[in-house]
Amino acid sequence: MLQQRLTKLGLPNYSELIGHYAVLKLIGTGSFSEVKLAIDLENCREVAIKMISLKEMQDNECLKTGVSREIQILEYINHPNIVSLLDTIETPTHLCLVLEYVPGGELFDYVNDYYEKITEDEVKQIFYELVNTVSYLHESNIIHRDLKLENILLESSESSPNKKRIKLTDFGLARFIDPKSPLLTTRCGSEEYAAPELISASSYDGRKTDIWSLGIILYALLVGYLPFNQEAGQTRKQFFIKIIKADFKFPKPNPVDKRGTISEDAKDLVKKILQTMPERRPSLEAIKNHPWLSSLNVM
Ligand SMILES: Nc1ncnc2c1ncn2[C@@H]1O[C@H](COP(=O)(O)OP(=O)(O)OP(=O)(O)O)[C@@H](O)[C@H]1O
Repeated sequence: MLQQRLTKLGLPNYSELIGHYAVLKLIGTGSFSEVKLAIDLENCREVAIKMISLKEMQDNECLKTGVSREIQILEYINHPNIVSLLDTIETPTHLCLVLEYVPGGELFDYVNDYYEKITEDEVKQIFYELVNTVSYLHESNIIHRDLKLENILLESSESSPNKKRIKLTDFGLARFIDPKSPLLTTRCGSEEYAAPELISASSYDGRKTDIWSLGIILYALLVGYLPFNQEAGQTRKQFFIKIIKADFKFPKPNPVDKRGTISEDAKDLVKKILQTMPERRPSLEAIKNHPWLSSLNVM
């Protein structure tokens, strides 16, 4: 009966069945998970199933806490620019998060592959959606703590449409905060996106560190690479000092650069966000009202 249904759907080659989801192939592997493309047999919709080993969760308390927070947060939120959690299933070996499938890949790969073709208007569109999404999270008293190009998926896979919708994912480090006492002490996230206070202070406000990460993302979208990266020959300490001092530069305009020069307004916004002192960083509202971003024609 099931086999007949699958054949009718043109899916005879599924590799396994998880509940009513027929798994087609592996999409990618994370530190603690495998993500597989599957078809929901109830409505023929594609889904992404993030599978986390139960054994691994048993041995790793942090992972267990992270996964349960991720589920709790994804069940609580509902936003068009955030990947939806559709279902959770436990198999004898894995906890499976059934997620909305986002086919366009990671913003990280998009920037690497198409940097020269991405216009500043497109950067503005992507960044505007991202700032709105993070505003929604912060208003819901949630901080993401792992905002980076790899965790922003794109809905469409064509190489140059100007209306690319983002989907924020990977809430494994996200958490609810109490806005009356927002300071946290657990350091997490990728070093390249880490705010100075995550390196040098004993506590931090996750809303301000999320805003710093937005500044890193904006720089990378404009320039094509990250402002802080541990370069060959640079020690970890030197790398951290650069972050602590917010010591970054924009590349000099190059006439052969196909992408063209970066506008002064865009540079100004990056400089305003990437400030060493967290309290000097603009609020999300102020970022939206900055001349560079507020000049966007919202589509
Ligand atoms: N909903 C989704 N739709 C399409 N692809 C997805 C989806 N969720 C994750 N992926 C892809 O699956 C791969 C693994 O994702 P996952 O979130 O498990 O790990 P990661 O973010 O790459 O690594 P880490 O767990 O170390 O942060 C990535 O390439 C990611 O782009």
